[in-house]
Amino acid sequence: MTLDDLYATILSRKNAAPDSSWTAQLLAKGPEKCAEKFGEEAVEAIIEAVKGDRAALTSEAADVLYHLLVMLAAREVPLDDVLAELDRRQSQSGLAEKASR
Ligand SMILES: N=c1c2ncn([C@@H]3O[C@H](COP(=O)(O)OP(=O)(O)OP(=O)(O)O)[C@@H](O)[C@H]3O)c2ncn1[C@@H]1O[C@H](COP(=O)(O)O)[C@@H](O)[C@H]1O
Repeated sequence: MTLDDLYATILSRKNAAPDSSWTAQLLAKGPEKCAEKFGEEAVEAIIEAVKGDRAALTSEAADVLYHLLVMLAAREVPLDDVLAELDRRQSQSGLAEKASR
């Protein structure tokens, strides 16, 4: 399973009947609800990270990634755009590294 695959599945749920899947149901509630769910899952992951429960953090991190992708899909932000932004930052940090040598 890659994030690309999961994002494609989530996008396919945008036009599905809300009662056909959890994702379709969440997307049908709108971008604000998707953002709220992402926030809840992020807080749950923070709590497990602070507690140091690695198994629980792993599970919550999966929830965070899933709900991040749902939130992006709800606002029609392509995952590729986010990855491109990370690439841009990586190449910038490479330049900064070279400049400081
Ligand atoms: N990765 C996930 C995934 N992670 C979390 N969740 C769901 O997100 C929900 C969040 O958990 P909560 O405890 O907050 O749920 P809840 O308490 O029932 O919800 P609320 O009452 O708070 O609204 C759970 O019902 C989980 O099933 C996910 N639902 C689907 N996927 C994947 O998304 C794809 C599409 O799934 P379907 O929508 O089921 O077709 C598939 O690849 C799935 O594996």
